[in-house]
Amino acid sequence: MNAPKPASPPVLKLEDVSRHRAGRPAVSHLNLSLEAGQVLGLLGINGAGKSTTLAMIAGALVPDSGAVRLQGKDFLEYPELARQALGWLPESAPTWPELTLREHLEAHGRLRGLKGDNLKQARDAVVARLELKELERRLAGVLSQGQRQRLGLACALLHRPALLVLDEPANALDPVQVVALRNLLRELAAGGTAVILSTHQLGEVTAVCDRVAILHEGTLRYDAPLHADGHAALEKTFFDIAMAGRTQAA
Ligand SMILES: Nc1ncnc2c1ncn2[C@@H]1O[C@H](COP(=O)(O)OP(=O)(O)OP(=O)(O)O)[C@@H](O)[C@H]1O
Repeated sequence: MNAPKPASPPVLKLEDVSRHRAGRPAVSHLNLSLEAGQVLGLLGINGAGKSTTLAMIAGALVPDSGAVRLQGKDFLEYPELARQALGWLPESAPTWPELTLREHLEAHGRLRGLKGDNLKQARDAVVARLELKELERRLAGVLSQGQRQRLGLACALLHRPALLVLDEPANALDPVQVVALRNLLRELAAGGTAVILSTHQLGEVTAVCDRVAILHEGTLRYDAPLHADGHAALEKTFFDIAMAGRTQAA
């Protein structure tokens, strides 16, 4: 008799993760997991701990305690896995002004272990999918803010990561690009990519996410599938959490 196949671990698992910043708790005892093909919207008011959480997921900040597991492995112990499995677009996409868009993609590809024809194919595929051909030979220093954001997204996607971590990805994008981003994220999710997306736009969450998590004062206050009644229900939940404990102005 064949033994049952063990279930594969979630793409991402945060286990009791905490982190202080400037001596104060920024994220406390956070537990969260994400399966392949899920798109999770991470919400919270300013200072709630969203960027700190994403930076820990991306390995840019080390938790004070707890573990971040990628595909079941603590990636502090497996940095190579993190390089392969994770794509990260931070709040402002880091770029080198004196390199072209194409050079950025090549540098990112090499950092992720791509080379030769594999690198060229990955570069050309992401340029085509994100419609960046016209910008390919431009210096990053002369790109508009929205164009730089698309460059950052292309760098995060280049190596086809299992987990895509996006911090306010629609920032500076025009309405056409916002819709293109939504379509792209749904397409990636349908292909099995897990996406975690921090945003202040509730409409972005209802448009692309299938689950929503709300952080408040560094703790997870809500984690559930998106309601069928969408925007209004989400707005109420968000405001109930954001306003709890606040005294009304006289
Ligand atoms: N570089 C830093 N140094 C010190 N404290 C920081 C730093 N970055 C963030 N913090 C603090 O950590 C806490 C969480 O901040 P974080 O940036 O994670 O929140 P956020 O939810 O992403 O906020 P926003 O929506 O404004 O981007 C806040 O109290 C913030 O002041």
